[in-house]
Amino acid sequence: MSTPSLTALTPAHGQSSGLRSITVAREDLDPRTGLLEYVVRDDAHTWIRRGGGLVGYGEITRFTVTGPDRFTRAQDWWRRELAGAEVLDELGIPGSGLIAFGSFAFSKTSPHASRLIVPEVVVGCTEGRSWLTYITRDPEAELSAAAAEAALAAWLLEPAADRSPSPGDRLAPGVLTEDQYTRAVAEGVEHVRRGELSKLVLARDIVAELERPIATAHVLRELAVRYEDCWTYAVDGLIGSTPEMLIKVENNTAEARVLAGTLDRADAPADDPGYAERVLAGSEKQLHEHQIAIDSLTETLAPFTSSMTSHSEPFVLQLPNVWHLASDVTARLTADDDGHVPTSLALVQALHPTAAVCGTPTTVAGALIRELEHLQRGPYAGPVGWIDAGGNGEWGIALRGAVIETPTRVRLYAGCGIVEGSTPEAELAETWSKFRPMIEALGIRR
Ligand SMILES: C=C(O[C@H]1C=CC=C(C(=O)O)[C@@H]1O)C(=O)O
Repeated sequence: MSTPSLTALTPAHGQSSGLRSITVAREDLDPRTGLLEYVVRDDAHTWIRRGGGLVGYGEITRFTVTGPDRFTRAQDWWRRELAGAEVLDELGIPGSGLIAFGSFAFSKTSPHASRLIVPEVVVGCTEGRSWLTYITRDPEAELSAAAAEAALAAWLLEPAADRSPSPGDRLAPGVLTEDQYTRAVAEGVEHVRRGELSKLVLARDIVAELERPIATAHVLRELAVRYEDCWTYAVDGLIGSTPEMLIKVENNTAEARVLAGTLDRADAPADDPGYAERVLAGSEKQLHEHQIAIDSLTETLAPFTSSMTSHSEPFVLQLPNVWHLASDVTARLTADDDGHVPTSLALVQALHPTAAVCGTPTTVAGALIRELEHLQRGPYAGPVGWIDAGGNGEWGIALRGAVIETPTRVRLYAGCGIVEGSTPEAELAETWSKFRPMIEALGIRR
């Protein structure tokens, strides 16, 4: 079977400061909670969907980078770290062994540092298999199941407290007021009408001001339980629950979930079961917006693949806050002459930014975002996820999330795809529906 091209770990036992790791199989997790029972520290790195995924603690090393080549530079760093690594991995499945969690800035011009972080301990779970990984740079450290369990136990000694919302917690405007945002959307629509581009995604922010420090683990558990079809993420202060999978690589298969087209469930009549199908899947405007997103993904992915499948029509994805038009794409990756397929980060480099978060054509949309949004997106709408030593990984798009700027100040982001038929008031309302997962998880009343 072809594997991504980072594999090649030559054990270097006894050599100095290279990464060393051991992964051991563990008993199955409680199916009722899955990995959630490990989301108990506010500083845990988290990637969870339906109880499975990865939870990491601590930090052995990190790489930070800015600029247009941030993905390739991060991958080069990861490759260098792996070249001298000693890896004992009795599972050998995607996500076991050495891994790095990552979050990347949306924009190639962003001053925000993209980062890969190698944790000390990882608890993983996928398709009924659970494992524990312990990572160290200490050449003398014992690599054993007992050492791994002891390292995990040390991280779990002091679980974070839950948090009940304080009455004084409040939402404050972000960089743009609501009026300024609707004016920006109106300008965006004008550009689309003039034929300069077919789709533009404009975002805005709001700020949660909390009376007491955010209880991140509690917020993440709330998100993961409510949004079980989404990927709940936490990487270095970036938190959220995204419904959109930019790219997942498992050996020689790549998968993506493309979303575009949104309907607020709060507006739905209670006694109309066909509402979403009719209003979302039956809307020319929404189908057009979705088609632009799916075309941009499949065209960019095609050169890396030997075959690709997706449904001919999008399906309606029901989340607690909204319905989306969604398409799942599965592709078989083409191997190079050495039998290696592209790594998950190489595909991220090619695919980001998609039409779902930037627009089409990308360069025109990117320039208009800079002109109209007045927002530093930072990691919002950038790739977030993890990569393993084989190059497998899962990279979602950091949506429906927030950046913890200080323990009591959390910035929430949401954006909307603007096409010719868009109206500024409807797009403003849509941003509120997309803020809702975070607002509710924080326990703030609007
Ligand atoms: C840009 C966001 O959502 C994107 C993903 C799904 C649907 C979208 C839409 O219908 O506009 C957006 O393109 C966001 O949540 O901030």
